Amino acid sequence: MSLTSFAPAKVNLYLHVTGKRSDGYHLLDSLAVFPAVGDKVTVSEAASLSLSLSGPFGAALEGEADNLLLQAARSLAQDSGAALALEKNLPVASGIGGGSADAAACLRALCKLWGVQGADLPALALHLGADVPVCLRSIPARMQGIGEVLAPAPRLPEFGMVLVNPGVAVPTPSVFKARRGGFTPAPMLPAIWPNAAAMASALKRCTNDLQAAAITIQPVIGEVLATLSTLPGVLLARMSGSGATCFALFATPAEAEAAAAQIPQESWWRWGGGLYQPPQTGL
Ligand SMILES: C[C@@](CO)(OP(=O)(O)O)[C@H](O)COP(=O)(O)OP(=O)(O)OC[C@H]1O[C@@H](n2ccc(N)nc2=O)[C@H](O)[C@@H]1O
Ligand SMILES: Nc1ncnc2c1ncn2[C@@H]1O[C@H](COP(=O)(O)OP(=O)(O)O)[C@@H](O)[C@H]1O
Repeated sequence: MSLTSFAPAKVNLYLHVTGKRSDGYHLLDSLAVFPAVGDKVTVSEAASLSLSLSGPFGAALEGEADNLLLQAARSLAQDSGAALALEKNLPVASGIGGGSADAAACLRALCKLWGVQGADLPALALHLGADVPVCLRSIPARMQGIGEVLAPAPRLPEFGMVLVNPGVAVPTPSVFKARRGGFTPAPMLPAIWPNAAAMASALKRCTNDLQAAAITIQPVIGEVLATLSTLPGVLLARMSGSGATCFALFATPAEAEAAAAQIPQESWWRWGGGLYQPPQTGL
């Protein structure tokens, strides 16, 4: 038997650093959404654990000593076998949680393949990375703590999103280290945003507190943001997570798709569309 689970990218519509824990981890407040672009994780019955890589960014993970997929499989069942296959469509170390999404998709698929019941998936997920718990369900959510405190997002209107990555990897720890300034309080969010313009104007009052630090490490992020800001119909342009991927919001997925095609820089990875709708199957 083989099962495939989609691992959508995670985009932080805002990201406030609200404090710091005694172990050095930063406390965050963020609204995470999941666009309909991502990796694909396929798990098949096998006697031992193995991983194969494909897709445009598969080669970037060839040298990875312990891929998050293997870590996820071992955390679920130490000695069970499975052939894992990862189609890597998302740029690596890019602030859109590709590795976290892969780990979460792997947990979902292996639970079904192995018939695992009663596992504490949120705890296993958090152990794999601060972003993995929110990726388990891959639906819009507010993240607090370091990512383990999840609450429903406001009801979101229809909107579109463009993602652009300039092809530079930005390691998350370096960005947190380079960050200057104090802490930003968590914003008050409404229960519902009636339309994309209202959502964007509320999000403009929020920030990504890692953006300035990421730009000092990779100044090209500033160029990406400037390019996104000039696209016709753009409502908001901002960096996601610890970068370098940036996003722009539009009134509809079709507008975003058309805007993505207009990005002049051919060497940048780009995508435009709407949000991901998880399947009823739980995969
Ligand atoms: C910044 C965020 C926002 O969603 O996204 P990405 O940029 O990774 O997509 C996440 O919090 C990233 O979570 P995750 O990618 O799981 O981070 P980890 O690998 O667990 O952490 C890498 C390192 O970053 C620092 N770190 C990470 C998260 C956090 N809340 N505080 C931190 O100080 C720590 O030094 C940690 O050792
Ligand atoms: N399946 C995976 N996909 C991406 N990165 C992985 C994976 N497994 C391990 N990693 C490691 O995790 C690091 C962070 O990757 P990623 O999740 O893409 O970053 P981000 O959360 O910033 O988007 C990578 O630099 C890589 O070393």
